[in-house]
Amino acid sequence: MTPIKGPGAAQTHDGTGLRVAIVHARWNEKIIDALVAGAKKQLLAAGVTEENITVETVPGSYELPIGVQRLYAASQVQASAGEGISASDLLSSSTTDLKSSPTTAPKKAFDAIIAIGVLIKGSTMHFEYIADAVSHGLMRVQLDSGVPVIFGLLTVLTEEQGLERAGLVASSGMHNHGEDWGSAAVELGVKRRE
Ligand SMILES: O=c1[nH]c(NC[C@H](O)[C@H](O)[C@H](O)CO)c([N+](=O)[O-])c(=O)[nH]1
Repeated sequence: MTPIKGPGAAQTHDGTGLRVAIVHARWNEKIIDALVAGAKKQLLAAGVTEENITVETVPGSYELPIGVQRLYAASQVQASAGEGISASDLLSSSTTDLKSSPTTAPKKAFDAIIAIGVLIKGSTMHFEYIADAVSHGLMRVQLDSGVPVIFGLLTVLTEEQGLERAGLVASSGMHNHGEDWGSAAVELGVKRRE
Protein backbone atom coordinates (compact mmCIF):
# COMPACT_ATOMS: atom_id res chain seq x y z
CA MET A 1 0.00 0.00 0.00
CA THR A 2 1.35 3.45 -0.93
CA PRO A 3 2.31 5.34 2.23
CA ILE A 4 0.13 8.37 2.97
CA LYS A 5 2.78 10.33 4.91
CA GLY A 6 5.33 12.20 2.82
CA PRO A 7 6.17 15.46 0.96
CA GLY A 8 3.68 14.90 -1.87
CA ALA A 9 4.32 14.92 -5.60
CA ALA A 10 7.60 16.63 -6.43
CA GLN A 11 7.22 20.02 -8.12
CA THR A 12 9.92 21.41 -10.37
CA HIS A 13 10.86 25.06 -10.15
CA ASP A 14 13.64 26.84 -11.99
CA GLY A 15 16.23 27.92 -9.46
CA THR A 16 18.33 29.85 -11.94
CA GLY A 17 19.46 33.15 -10.43
CA LEU A 18 18.38 32.22 -6.90
CA ARG A 19 20.79 32.81 -4.04
CA VAL A 20 20.44 30.30 -1.22
CA ALA A 21 22.28 29.79 2.07
CA ILE A 22 22.59 26.67 4.16
CA VAL A 23 23.30 27.29 7.86
CA HIS A 24 24.09 24.05 9.66
CA ALA A 25 24.98 23.02 13.20
CA ARG A 26 28.12 20.97 13.85
CA TRP A 27 26.64 18.44 16.30
CA ASN A 28 26.15 14.87 14.94
CA GLU A 29 28.28 15.65 11.89
CA LYS A 30 27.88 12.32 10.06
CA ILE A 31 24.14 12.94 9.76
CA ILE A 32 24.56 16.69 9.20
CA ASP A 33 27.02 16.18 6.35
CA ALA A 34 24.61 13.86 4.53
CA LEU A 35 21.67 16.25 5.00
CA VAL A 36 23.69 19.23 3.75
CA ALA A 37 24.86 17.23 0.73
CA GLY A 38 21.28 16.23 -0.05
CA ALA A 39 20.04 19.82 0.16
CA LYS A 40 22.91 21.09 -1.99
CA LYS A 41 22.37 18.35 -4.58
CA GLN A 42 18.75 19.41 -4.99
CA LEU A 43 19.65 23.10 -5.24
CA LEU A 44 22.16 22.39 -8.02
CA ALA A 45 19.69 20.10 -9.79
CA ALA A 46 17.17 22.96 -9.85
CA GLY A 47 19.67 25.29 -11.49
CA VAL A 48 21.04 27.18 -8.50
CA THR A 49 24.70 27.80 -9.31
CA GLU A 50 27.55 26.77 -7.00
CA GLU A 51 28.59 30.38 -6.43
CA ASN A 52 25.01 31.22 -5.38
CA ILE A 53 25.10 28.67 -2.58
CA THR A 54 26.66 29.82 0.70
CA VAL A 55 27.28 27.27 3.46
CA GLU A 56 27.84 28.50 7.03
CA THR A 57 28.11 26.66 10.33
CA VAL A 58 27.16 27.34 13.93
CA PRO A 59 28.20 25.33 17.00
CA GLY A 60 24.84 23.64 17.64
CA SER A 61 21.17 23.75 16.71
CA TYR A 62 20.43 26.27 19.44
CA GLU A 63 22.49 28.82 17.45
CA LEU A 64 20.60 28.28 14.19
CA PRO A 65 18.12 31.17 14.63
CA ILE A 66 20.81 33.77 15.38
CA GLY A 67 23.03 32.35 12.66
CA VAL A 68 20.25 32.61 10.07
CA GLN A 69 19.19 36.07 11.25
CA ARG A 70 22.74 37.49 11.14
CA LEU A 71 23.52 35.95 7.79
CA TYR A 72 20.40 37.30 6.15
CA ALA A 73 20.93 40.78 7.64
CA ALA A 74 24.53 40.76 6.41
CA SER A 75 23.41 39.80 2.91
CA GLN A 76 20.90 42.67 2.87
CA VAL A 77 23.51 45.20 3.97
CA GLN A 78 26.00 43.95 1.42
CA ALA A 79 23.37 43.91 -1.35
CA SER A 80 22.38 47.53 -0.64
CA ALA A 81 26.06 48.53 -0.56
CA GLY A 82 26.51 46.72 -3.89
CA GLU A 83 29.29 44.55 -2.52
CA GLY A 84 29.78 40.83 -2.44
CA ILE A 85 29.85 39.06 0.87
CA SER A 86 33.30 37.93 1.92
CA ALA A 87 34.16 35.64 4.76
CA SER A 88 35.62 38.58 6.75
CA ASP A 89 32.33 40.53 6.33
CA LEU A 90 30.37 37.66 7.75
CA LEU A 91 32.80 36.88 10.54
CA SER A 92 33.24 40.50 11.67
CA SER A 93 31.94 41.03 15.23
CA SER A 94 29.92 37.87 14.87
CA THR A 95 28.33 36.68 18.09
CA THR A 96 27.98 33.30 16.45
CA ASP A 97 30.78 31.09 15.21
CA LEU A 98 29.88 31.61 11.55
CA LYS A 99 32.42 29.98 9.29
CA SER A 100 31.65 31.02 5.75
CA SER A 101 32.72 29.71 2.40
CA PRO A 102 35.85 31.73 1.42
CA THR A 103 34.56 33.05 -1.89
CA THR A 104 32.93 36.47 -2.25
CA ALA A 105 29.24 35.98 -2.77
CA PRO A 106 27.25 37.81 -5.46
CA LYS A 107 25.54 41.15 -4.87
CA LYS A 108 22.06 40.18 -3.67
CA ALA A 109 20.33 39.17 -0.48
CA PHE A 110 19.46 35.52 -0.03
CA ASP A 111 16.22 34.30 -1.59
CA ALA A 112 15.93 31.48 0.93
CA ILE A 113 17.93 30.00 3.80
CA ILE A 114 17.96 26.35 4.88
CA ALA A 115 18.63 25.77 8.59
CA ILE A 116 19.94 22.27 9.30
CA GLY A 117 20.47 20.68 12.71
CA VAL A 118 20.20 17.25 14.29
CA LEU A 119 18.90 16.92 17.84
CA ILE A 120 19.19 13.43 19.32
CA LYS A 121 17.20 12.78 22.50
CA GLY A 122 19.40 12.15 25.55
CA SER A 123 18.46 11.27 29.11
CA THR A 124 17.47 14.81 30.09
CA MET A 125 14.97 17.45 28.99
CA HIS A 126 17.70 19.38 27.08
CA PHE A 127 16.42 18.02 23.75
CA GLU A 128 12.88 19.30 24.32
CA TYR A 129 13.98 22.78 25.32
CA ILE A 130 16.32 23.22 22.36
CA ALA A 131 13.81 21.78 19.88
CA ASP A 132 11.08 24.11 21.10
CA ALA A 133 13.31 27.20 21.19
CA VAL A 134 14.80 26.57 17.74
CA SER A 135 11.45 25.83 16.09
CA HIS A 136 9.93 29.06 17.40
CA GLY A 137 13.14 30.99 16.74
CA LEU A 138 13.40 29.98 13.08
CA MET A 139 9.72 30.72 12.49
CA ARG A 140 10.17 34.17 14.06
CA VAL A 141 13.22 34.94 11.95
CA GLN A 142 11.44 34.07 8.72
CA LEU A 143 8.25 36.00 9.55
CA ASP A 144 10.14 39.03 10.88
CA SER A 145 12.59 39.19 7.97
CA GLY A 146 10.41 37.90 5.14
CA VAL A 147 13.09 35.48 3.94
CA PRO A 148 11.90 31.86 3.70
CA VAL A 149 13.71 29.78 6.34
CA ILE A 150 13.42 26.08 5.55
CA PHE A 151 13.05 24.01 8.74
CA GLY A 152 15.80 21.38 8.54
CA LEU A 153 15.91 20.42 12.21
CA LEU A 154 15.78 16.66 12.76
CA THR A 155 14.48 15.87 16.24
CA VAL A 156 15.12 12.16 16.63
CA LEU A 157 14.95 9.76 19.54
CA THR A 158 17.86 7.58 18.39
CA GLU A 159 20.95 7.87 16.18
CA GLU A 160 19.39 5.26 13.90
CA GLN A 161 16.38 7.48 13.26
CA GLY A 162 18.74 10.29 12.27
CA LEU A 163 20.79 8.08 9.94
CA GLU A 164 17.59 6.84 8.27
CA ARG A 165 16.31 10.37 7.62
CA ALA A 166 19.65 11.35 6.14
CA GLY A 167 19.29 8.51 3.63
CA LEU A 168 22.18 6.58 5.21
CA VAL A 169 20.27 3.35 5.92
CA ALA A 170 19.29 1.84 2.56
CA SER A 171 17.29 -0.96 4.17
CA SER A 172 15.00 1.60 5.80
CA GLY A 173 13.75 2.81 2.42
CA MET A 174 13.91 6.36 3.76
CA HIS A 175 15.17 9.13 1.53
CA ASN A 176 17.55 11.95 2.46
CA HIS A 177 15.30 14.62 3.98
CA GLY A 178 17.90 17.25 3.01
CA GLU A 179 16.67 16.84 -0.57
CA ASP A 180 13.16 17.88 0.46
CA TRP A 181 14.60 20.99 2.09
CA GLY A 182 16.58 21.91 -1.01
CA SER A 183 13.45 21.63 -3.15
CA ALA A 184 11.44 23.67 -0.66
CA ALA A 185 14.09 26.42 -0.69
CA VAL A 186 13.90 26.67 -4.49
CA GLU A 187 10.08 26.71 -4.51
CA LEU A 188 9.83 29.39 -1.82
CA GLY A 189 12.66 31.40 -3.37
CA VAL A 190 10.92 31.41 -6.76
CA LYS A 191 7.48 32.21 -5.33
CA ARG A 192 8.94 35.05 -3.31
CA ARG A 193 9.99 36.75 -6.56
CA GLU A 194 6.58 36.36 -8.22
O1 LIG B 1 22.67 20.48 17.47
C1 LIG B 1 22.66 19.94 18.57
N1 LIG B 1 23.05 20.64 19.68
C2 LIG B 1 23.04 20.07 20.91
N2 LIG B 1 23.44 20.80 21.97
C3 LIG B 1 24.19 22.05 21.83
C4 LIG B 1 23.26 23.25 21.69
O2 LIG B 1 22.61 23.24 20.43
C5 LIG B 1 24.06 24.55 21.80
O3 LIG B 1 25.03 24.60 20.78
C6 LIG B 1 24.74 24.68 23.16
O4 LIG B 1 23.76 24.50 24.19
C7 LIG B 1 25.41 26.04 23.34
O5 LIG B 1 24.46 27.05 23.18
C8 LIG B 1 22.59 18.74 21.06
N3 LIG B 1 22.54 18.11 22.32
O6 LIG B 1 22.82 18.73 23.39
O7 LIG B 1 22.19 16.88 22.40
C9 LIG B 1 22.20 18.01 19.88
O8 LIG B 1 21.80 16.82 19.92
N4 LIG B 1 22.25 18.64 18.69
